[in-house]
Amino acid sequence: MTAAALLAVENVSVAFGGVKAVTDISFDVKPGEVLSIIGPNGAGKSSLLNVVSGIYRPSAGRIVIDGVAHRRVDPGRVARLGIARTFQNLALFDRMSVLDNVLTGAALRLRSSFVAHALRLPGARREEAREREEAARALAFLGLERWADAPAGELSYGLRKRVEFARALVTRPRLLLLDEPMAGMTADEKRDMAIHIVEANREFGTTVVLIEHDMGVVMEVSDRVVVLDYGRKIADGAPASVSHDPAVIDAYLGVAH
Ligand SMILES: Nc1ncnc2c1ncn2[C@@H]1O[C@H](COP(=O)(O)OP(=O)(O)OP(=O)(O)O)[C@@H](O)[C@H]1O
Repeated sequence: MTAAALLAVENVSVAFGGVKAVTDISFDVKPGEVLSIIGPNGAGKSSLLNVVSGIYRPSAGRIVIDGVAHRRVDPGRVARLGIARTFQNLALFDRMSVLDNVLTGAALRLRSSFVAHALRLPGARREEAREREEAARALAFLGLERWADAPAGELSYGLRKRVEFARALVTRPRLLLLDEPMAGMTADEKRDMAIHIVEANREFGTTVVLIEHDMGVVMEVSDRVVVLDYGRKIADGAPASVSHDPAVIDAYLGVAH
């Protein structure tokens, strides 16, 4: 990896029994970059993200975060490593309010001990007030203030995806992993989400790794694109060059050139 990389995926393979989901993949993500991972269904995109966030253990290779190599990223420590993620399938608490859902993200950064919180010691109370402020700020950043007290389950699909994004942002991650944040959205909702991703990147300098199927969005928001096909990397470069790459066109259209 280059010295400046925030994240390096080094020769990572992932296998499930006999099925190789990911084979010998390497790429770097530089601080401040928006990098998209694209590829046909089953290409291994989510598996790769699950290795970076510690959900899967790679069968080979390693993940280097800030120059520190991990054979397996400890899933309990990802927040402390400055990594936050959203999931392909919505992972919100439907009956909890939007604000409380976002607070569950803030709780990952708790400094006071669980006991201090349980006893509601002054330090813990101050911290709780600070968290609520930060959660409110994240809601405002994403234009969600007016739904703060609504149960998350009552919101439209597009808004719930945005709440999930707010919950990831409130941890102030240096690296944000977004797994199909726009899946199932209307064109308008997709455009809004794309704007929010770009704004988070610009305003907070958040490095973003994005899995997305919508090529229009990918081409618009990405600094760089990594293309997977059948678990292998077939291209890695600027959006314009990747979109003209014959191997990429073949993978998507299944035709020879
Ligand atoms: N937990 C698992 N157990 C067994 N096989 C898995 C598991 N997760 C993924 N796979 C397999 O690994 C391969 C890659 O799947 P993965 O979900 O990573 O692809 P993807 O590119 O994210 O696909 P999609 O775009 O459809 O989400 C597929 O063949 C899939 O069936």
